[in-house]
Amino acid sequence: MYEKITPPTTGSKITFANGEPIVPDNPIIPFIRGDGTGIDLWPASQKVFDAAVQAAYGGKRKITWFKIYVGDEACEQYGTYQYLPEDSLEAIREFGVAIKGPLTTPIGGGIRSLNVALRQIFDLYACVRPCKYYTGTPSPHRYPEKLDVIIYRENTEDIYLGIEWKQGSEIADRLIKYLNEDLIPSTPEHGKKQLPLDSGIGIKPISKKGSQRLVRRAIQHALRLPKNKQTVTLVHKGNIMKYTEGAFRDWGYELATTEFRSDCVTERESWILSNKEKKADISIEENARQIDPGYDSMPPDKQEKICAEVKSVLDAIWETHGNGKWKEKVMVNDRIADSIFQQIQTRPDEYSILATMNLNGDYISDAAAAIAGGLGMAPGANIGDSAAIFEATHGTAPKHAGLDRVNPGSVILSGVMMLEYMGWQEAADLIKNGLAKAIAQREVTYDLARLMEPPVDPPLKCSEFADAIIRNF
Ligand SMILES: NC(=O)C1=CN([C@@H]2O[C@H](COP(=O)(O)OP(=O)(O)OC[C@H]3O[C@@H](n4cnc5c(N)ncnc54)[C@H](OP(=O)(O)O)[C@@H]3O)[C@@H](O)[C@H]2O)C=CC1
Ligand SMILES: O=C(O)CCC(=O)C(=O)O
Ligand SMILES: [Mg+2]
Repeated sequence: MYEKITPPTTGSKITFANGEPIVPDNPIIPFIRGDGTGIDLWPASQKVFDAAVQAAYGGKRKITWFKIYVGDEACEQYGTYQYLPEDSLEAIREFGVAIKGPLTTPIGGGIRSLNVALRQIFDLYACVRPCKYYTGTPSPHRYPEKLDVIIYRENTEDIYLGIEWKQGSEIADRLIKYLNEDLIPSTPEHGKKQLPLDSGIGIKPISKKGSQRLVRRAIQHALRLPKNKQTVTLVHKGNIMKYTEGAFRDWGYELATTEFRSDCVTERESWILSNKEKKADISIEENARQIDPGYDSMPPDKQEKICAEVKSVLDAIWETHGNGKWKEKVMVNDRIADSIFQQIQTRPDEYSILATMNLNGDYISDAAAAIAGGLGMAPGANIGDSAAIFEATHGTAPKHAGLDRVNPGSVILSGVMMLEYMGWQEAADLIKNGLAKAIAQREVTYDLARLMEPPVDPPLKCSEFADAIIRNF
């Protein structure tokens, strides 16, 4: 029962089975216009989606849009502080797939992120952010075309969950006292560490279930990619945060080598197998020495552990993965988070899917977007097992709001992801084609125009770029 909105009377619901959408030819799709530049981005984007669906299916398929309210618009409709009305949640619950513009989150005190709240409420645990270069897009990078990565960001956990206490609050003080006087002293590995008494405290939960369901989707995606892109890199800072980020890595490998055993090889396994391929009678110890260069200076118990690892890998998968068969499998490796920021710049073509936790994924998706043409070209999807919400990587860019100026490419490409998710590939392809051709003809908005050589002046408006895409279908 809705209070202030009424669902369209024509159109049908998208339903879900086994985590995948079942899409009728006339789905009803709720949309949130968004704050700030949402006012410019949404109308331009909707025009492109409708034109593409019409051009691809000639009326056989059609999206019926259902306007719902979140953020500033919701407060106008529902009253002060009614940022996330129950009506809007009910619409997403009922219709399953939605698309949104950006929503403002004040820094420090005040409301918590509506974007994060939507991901948590609908358990949209996989934030998928592809960063791919369109020819002609200006980039600060010399070889941006080498970057073609898809970030799989865990979307419901981590410090991003927002469970934290303000410095000086009663709970923060109690928690610090409990940690300093009880928990830390009874954990020998923490030695004499103590938390400063004037700290704010945030909690960083990383669960096995949360990590593995994210990595599962990442591996399933890798299996749909061309062979040369079948790599999943677990990105973590596990050297420092062993029981959270380190555990994410371990649980990722565990999933790859159990549930996806026949489809995956880990990087370390590939070294062990290829050592034996190069020298059929290589001893276990020699193989161990080659995979761990520090082997000879290790204590005996560590050496034994590595030898046991080599033996167990050969016993378990030599038959199925040896003699080069591992080269046909999804390669699962891991990289430390800070190093991946430089790796995507120095060796971008070595990476394909980057699976990581919430905060790392937030940072890395903006950084990768910069290489591929900036935030104006960076789409995203938040996927769960019974709902999905599509949204750009960027925020509300308030200084540009209402000027019909920003690049709608990000929201339009988020819609392309939505159409692909729905199985409407023909409409998605028309849009990608139109966008690529418009950019190649230097028909671009300010963000790309200012970086082009020579600069494009005047740039297209947001609405004009949408028209250029449609013209170029
Ligand atoms: N999912 C969401 O809804 C998100 C919401 N936010 C929220 O958005 C608000 C503003 O955040 P802010 O830090 O300014 O980050 P934004 O991502 O909103 O904007 C930062 C800069 O990115 C560029 N940019 C963003 N969108 C576009 C576009 N469509 N076309 C071209 N360039 C673009 C602009 O750069 P320039 O001016 O240099 O051209 C802009 O100033 C905050 O409240 C934040 O919490 C942030 C991220 C995601
Ligand atoms: O919700 C917000 O305000 C910021 C979220 C964000 O930056 C992101 O999800 O990439
Ligand atoms: Mg972000």
